[in-house]
Amino acid sequence: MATRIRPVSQRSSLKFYSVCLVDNGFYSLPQSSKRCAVIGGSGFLGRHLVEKLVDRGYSVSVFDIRQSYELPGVSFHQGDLCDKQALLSALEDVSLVFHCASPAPASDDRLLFERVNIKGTQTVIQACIDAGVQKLVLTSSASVVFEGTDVKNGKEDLPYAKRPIDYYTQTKIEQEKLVLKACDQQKGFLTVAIRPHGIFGPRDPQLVPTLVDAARQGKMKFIIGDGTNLVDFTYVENVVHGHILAAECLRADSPICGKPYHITNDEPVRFWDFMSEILVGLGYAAPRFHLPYGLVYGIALLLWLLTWILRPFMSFKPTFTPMRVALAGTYHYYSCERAKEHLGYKPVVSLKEGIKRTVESYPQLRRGA
Ligand SMILES: NC(=O)C1=CN([C@@H]2O[C@H](COP(=O)(O)OP(=O)(O)OC[C@H]3O[C@@H](n4cnc5c(N)ncnc54)[C@H](O)[C@@H]3O)[C@@H](O)[C@H]2O)C=CC1
Ligand SMILES: CC(C)CCC[C@@H](C)[C@H]1CC[C@H]2C3=C(CC[C@]12C)[C@@]1(C)CCC(=O)C[C@@H]1CC3
Repeated sequence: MATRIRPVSQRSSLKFYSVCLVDNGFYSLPQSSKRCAVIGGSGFLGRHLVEKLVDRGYSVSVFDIRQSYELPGVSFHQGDLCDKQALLSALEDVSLVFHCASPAPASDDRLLFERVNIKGTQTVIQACIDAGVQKLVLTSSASVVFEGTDVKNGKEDLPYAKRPIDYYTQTKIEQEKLVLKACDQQKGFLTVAIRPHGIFGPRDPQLVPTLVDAARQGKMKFIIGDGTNLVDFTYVENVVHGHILAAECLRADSPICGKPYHITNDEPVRFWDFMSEILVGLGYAAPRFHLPYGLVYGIALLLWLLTWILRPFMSFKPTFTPMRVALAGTYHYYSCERAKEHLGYKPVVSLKEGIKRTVESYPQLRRGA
């Protein structure tokens, strides 16, 4: 392990310096600050984060509405993050909190998103302050600036979406605003938001399972649009790396306080090339025939309206929602230059390697399995 004084930002007029103990590309903290909590730690990203934190010598409290695994060095606290008393017992002696809980985007349940992502996040902030937590790292989303039209190399200074594409995105915007506004260097409560995009990797319950389900139903024959749109897909370990760097760089004198950071693989890829690689890797055919974007989006919108009207009578979940069609047919890739400059971030797993590990991790989803 080496001690290094590194400029956090050399390009800004003021130079910010932080003293970091650098070990394998990570920053190390004194043992006393190595107690943390992960809210949403039973989820896909949360569990990968917990595993890396344990590897890095942290003792971790997981707070989640469900417990999905057991791990030495990890204590589990089952509860709803809207319940402050339940949170307080998990935050005892904790100085650092990661908040990566959210209802799944596919649930499309406005009231649930508002309750958990907005009111629940207010409760998390208040519980952190009451428990004397010093640092809060939020998992936000790069989608907070996405309105369904092309975003190319989007930077963090893009305005929040005025017309977010769904309730999930709408409440992620409010959530991020709340957490960043709560940052108070004078009072010693420091916050930062990580905005990942298109997280994939082993145990993801969303991307690969949805894709394979669609392929098994014969719905993955078509490419929406001309198929040239570039997007970000980010391997889960890179997202974890970004979170830990942010937590360990977050100090009262650092420029990262109260700011959002894009964390990506820094390798934008054609949406349909990425989908095809996963499908072919699992033994399915790649989509080949093109359909006009406007037509598919229109049909998806009509279907969504229909399911909304019929909701009291029947439940039907279309594969091609307006949100998925927008994501499949537009450019949405983001710059992670600010994270490189301020956090010393660089992806630790390439897209190619990430796809390989992901495909290998789903033997049960292979064609014919
Ligand atoms: N998966 C993706 O591509 C992206 C995810 N994100 C964000 O990353 C975070 C983690 O997402 P994933 O791991 O993919 O989702 P996930 O659904 O696997 O994990 C979310 C966890 O939050 C927990 N949770 C939900 N409501 C709760 C409540 N009321 N109280 C306590 N725990 C609750 C769930 O039980 C689950 O374990 C979320 O904040 C999401 O918005 C951001 C960008 C992309
Ligand atoms: C049926 C196919 C057209 C699409 C199948 C794959 C999709 C399920 C995924 C492709 C892009 C993904 C994505 C997200 C969820 C899964 C996809 C729609 C997010 C919405 C997850 C939450 C976020 O914050 C943004 C993500 C953007 C990309």
